[in-house]
Amino acid sequence: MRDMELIEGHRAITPPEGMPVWDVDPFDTAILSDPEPYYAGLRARGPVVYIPRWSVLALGQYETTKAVFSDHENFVSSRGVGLNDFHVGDPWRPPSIILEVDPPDHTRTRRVMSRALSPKVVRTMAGMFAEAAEELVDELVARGRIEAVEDLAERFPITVFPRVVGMRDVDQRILVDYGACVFNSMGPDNALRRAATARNKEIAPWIMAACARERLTEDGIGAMIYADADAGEIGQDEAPLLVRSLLSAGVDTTVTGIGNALYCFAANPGEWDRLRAEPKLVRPAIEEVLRYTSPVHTFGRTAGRDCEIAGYPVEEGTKILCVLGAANLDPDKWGDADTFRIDRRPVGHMGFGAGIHGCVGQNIARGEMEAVLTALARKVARIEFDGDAPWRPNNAIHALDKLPLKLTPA
Ligand code: HEM
Ligand SMILES: O=C(O)c1ccc(-n2ccnc2)cc1
Repeated sequence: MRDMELIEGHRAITPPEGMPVWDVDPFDTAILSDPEPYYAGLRARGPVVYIPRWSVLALGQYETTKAVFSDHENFVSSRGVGLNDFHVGDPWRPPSIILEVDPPDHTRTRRVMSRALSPKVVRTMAGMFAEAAEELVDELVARGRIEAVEDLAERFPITVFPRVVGMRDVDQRILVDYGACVFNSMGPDNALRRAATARNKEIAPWIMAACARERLTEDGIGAMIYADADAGEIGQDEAPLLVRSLLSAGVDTTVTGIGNALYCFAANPGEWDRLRAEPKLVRPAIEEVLRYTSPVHTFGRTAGRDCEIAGYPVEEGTKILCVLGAANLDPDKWGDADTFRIDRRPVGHMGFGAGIHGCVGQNIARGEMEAVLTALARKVARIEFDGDAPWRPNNAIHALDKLPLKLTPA
């Protein structure tokens, strides 16, 4: 066995001959708060770049990122989607039985989750989403000046998602904070991850308890997962872990999607006017928000065997950062990539990933964002910044920390 120099819970590698090397820290808070120069630098250096700071490969060009994200045979999820290699070090929590597994295990849990989150099931939520959005937007328009992260982006998902899951009693703050743990834990052991993991020690027991069958109502998607366990689709012990995945994934992601949408429209008032004039553009507008801001900005893979990327040999155990944020702004793919245009229809964007692990919650995410944007487009003539809107550094999520807005009623 080669001598195992470890870095961040995975084996350090020697970069392949001729591969560009860039001494940058992708998880530096300044970069996480303003990632676009890093994205451009990554794309400019080539399809694959070696980053010595964490001894990882990083992909920023669209074609290579999509290719690796779609190739689950060479680039596996079961060794972790962060920097830790589960073959080398212990995961921080029992691994996800959907996100952090490969076929055949993945196939069963994915089938159960897909059924619970199917377009048919999500369509039954549309009325509740619309009603909740209408009520919240009316309240906020009346107020006129809001802090849109707390007042809207966080409030809407923590109002509707626990109902979707069928959670009886919910500590809403914990749901948002748990998501921050999950996503910060996908990065290196930096201050962000340490702060998140410290919180996690108190949060995890509450989250696991909240996933128990008796804590769920009969009419939510949590109960659907337990029903599939009764039917033998998954083990009875797997059902609470799948519900945990819902709680890990279902809040911070949509909080970020909604917040980023409001940011995009405040920064591009002409696009807001366009959406108000043509409400049917709401669905393409959502895809453009996801392309333009990449709420989930980086996800990892591990080379499951000796293979290659863009002609370079890649040794088994190599960690690879798939930088979705960079791929979604690649001018070779999108042309005027830095322009936010709601009629672009960015088919193939990497906002929801690609391949067998592509986002299984995308229908719910779209449904929530559509409800909020539709209610706002009817009731708000103008969305304007009303102070600084700083981004909140997070190892995997690109979200705003604050978003003070002035809403002018229609
Ligand atoms: C704007 C909102 C969202 C974004 C941008 C997003 C993005 C993503 C991405 C990029 C992946 C691929 C991860 C990988 O390949 O390793 C993914 C997977 C996943 N998403 Fe989302 N997501 C969002 C919302 C949601 C919601 C609301 C749920 C649940 C209700 C959810 C559940 C999942 C699950 C369970 C997976 C793992 C699927 C698998 O491994 O087969 N996501 N998502
Ligand atoms: O199983 C988990 O813990 C888990 C599953 C999925 C996500 N996710 C990421 C983006 N959309 C969802 C996060 C955590």
